[in-house]
Amino acid sequence: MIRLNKVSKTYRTDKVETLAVKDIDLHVKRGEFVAMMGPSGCGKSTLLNLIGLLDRPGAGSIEVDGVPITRYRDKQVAKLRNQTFGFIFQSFHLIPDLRVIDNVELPLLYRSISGTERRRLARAALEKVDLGARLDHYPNQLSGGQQQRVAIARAIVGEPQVLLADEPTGNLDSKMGAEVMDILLKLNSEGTTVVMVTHDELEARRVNRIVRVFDGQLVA
Ligand SMILES: Nc1ncnc2c1ncn2[C@@H]1O[C@H](COP(=O)(O)OP(=O)(O)OP(=O)(O)O)[C@@H](O)[C@H]1O
Repeated sequence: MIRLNKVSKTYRTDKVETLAVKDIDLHVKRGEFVAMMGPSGCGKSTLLNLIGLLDRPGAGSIEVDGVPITRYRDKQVAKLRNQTFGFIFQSFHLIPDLRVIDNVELPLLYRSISGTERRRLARAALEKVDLGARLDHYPNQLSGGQQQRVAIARAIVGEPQVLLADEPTGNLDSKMGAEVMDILLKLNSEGTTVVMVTHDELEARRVNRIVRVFDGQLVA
């Protein structure tokens, strides 16, 4: 599904050059649930951003369904990203001034879908994460776990093939974190491929593959 071939990524600032990801080969297969683990600063988020086409590699190539995206223009990459991936972040990234339902509709605004259909899809996504009764709330009227579930609804509303989650339970207590994990596992069992960064060994044990990153490289 997603293949990284000898991918490297260097960040350059005025004074420092950081080789964040070094020469990585990684194949994420359709239907897998991959947990990515490793110490702080080892390159996990960089790797997730590369997999999700949010960033381009400095060297190496990335293939989506066998098609190398190296020669794609930024606009083509953006379209492929929007169609293929849903993103979930540690700090939810909801828009505070928008109601729950409007937050979830956001990714659909870039597609040619009528307002009525957008609302129907957003409602269905919120029902999937058990928040069908909170459509008109604002994010700050919800618990952290509920806010992350809204973020999951927003990530799945466009029916992406792959969900990418960067420490999705990092800001939640263990009970809310387990609820979020339950939802991700359920979506995976229904066919969505999931790649998740986590620091939690217990969470990682619930998924079918653990990828360990150290100093920008994968370790066995
Ligand atoms: N935009 C950036 N500009 C410069 N350096 C960066 C940038 N983003 C990340 N880095 C550096 O690249 C390396 C890898 O960072 P990355 O965020 O991928 O690590 P991580 O494993 O996700 O860390 P954490 O678990 O703390 O989130 C680090 O040394 C970091 O300082």
